[in-house]
Amino acid sequence: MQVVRSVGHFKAVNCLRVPLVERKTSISIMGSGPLASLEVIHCAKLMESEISTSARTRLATIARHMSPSNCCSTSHHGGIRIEGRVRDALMAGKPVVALESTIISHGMPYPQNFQVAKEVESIVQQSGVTPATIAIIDGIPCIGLMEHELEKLAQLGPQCVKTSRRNIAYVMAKKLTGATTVSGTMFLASKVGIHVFVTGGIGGVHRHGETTMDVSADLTELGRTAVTVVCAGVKSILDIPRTLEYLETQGVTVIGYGTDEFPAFFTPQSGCQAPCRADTPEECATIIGENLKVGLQSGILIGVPIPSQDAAMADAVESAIQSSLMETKAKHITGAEVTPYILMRVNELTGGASLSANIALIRNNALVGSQIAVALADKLAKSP
Ligand SMILES: O=c1[nH]cc([C@@H]2O[C@H](COP(=O)(O)O)[C@@H](O)[C@H]2O)c(=O)[nH]1
Repeated sequence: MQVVRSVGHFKAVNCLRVPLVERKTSISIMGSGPLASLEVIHCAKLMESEISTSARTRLATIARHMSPSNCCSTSHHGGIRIEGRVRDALMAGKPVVALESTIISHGMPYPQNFQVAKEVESIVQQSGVTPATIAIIDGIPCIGLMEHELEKLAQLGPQCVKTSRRNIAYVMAKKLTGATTVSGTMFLASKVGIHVFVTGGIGGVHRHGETTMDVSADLTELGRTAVTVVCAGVKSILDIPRTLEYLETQGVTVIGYGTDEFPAFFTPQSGCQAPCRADTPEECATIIGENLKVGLQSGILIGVPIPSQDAAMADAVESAIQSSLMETKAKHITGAEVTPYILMRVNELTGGASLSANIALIRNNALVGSQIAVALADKLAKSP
């Protein structure tokens, strides 16, 4: 088993004693904090009785991603880069929330996207949680971004490659800059042991999906990756009943947060029942904890309704959605282009009201997701 121990000021996780150092490899970590330099230390054996199960899992996950074959400090050898403060938090079992980057590049215009990205990180931070915005920068998957990288994504906008699971390897190989979707972000978050991920909305089954087979990779990712996605549900541009059916097929636990109804992004109501309900962060954390404990290896979707004061423009937004849906048909816009096009048009048609609602619900999700991450970290720390 491998253990990560720092040089410098880093506190040993759970005060583990590391008995035997076989070989070391120096790697660099972005930033200049106490973790700016670490050693990956390969140990013969840990004192098993001193380590809780959750600490052991954490160490194994992080160590795996810091091993010489999987991690590097430059952009030339592949591997995942974890920002120092994110790594500190993960190592110490403190709460971390993953944030996606397609929402920045394709979901909102510049400069609001940059402002919102920073604001969401700061909401998470103020809740005592470490934010980890995920993207692929010049071919390197990054868990946690520097401010100038957030700005780069925001400025590039749709020029970034919209990166879901299917093109992660391609974007890495071509050393491109990719904004990760829900599926891409979930995959990378799971690789480093982040359990909670906050976003605005997820993709789903598109209308007429039964003939076009246009089903977002977000849904299959939820079926195969044990990360909890906190969102405001699914937009009505999609086929919500079929999206929920598909999530059931994929074995995804779908929860309405404080509601019996699955939310529809701009509106709290979709007319569809949420299969499960949880009313507090602690309840959500218990479900996530059981999901991890029993090893289901599938995700959880928590639908948080948009706050009622921000749903005021719901009717105007709904009718704008309908018109832009007709436009996509007339202009033969299909596949991955559909969602960004509709988001842009709905914003234009509502004179910016949809963007305000979008921003408001993301803020709210960041708050709820952070509370869930705190409750989960607490639970995992106490688990035997
Ligand atoms: O309300 C939204 N839904 C979806 C997206 C983005 O679009 C992706 C889904 O795209 P597609 O339908 O092409 O799978 C999501 O993962 C997310 O990144 C978004 O920004 N806002």
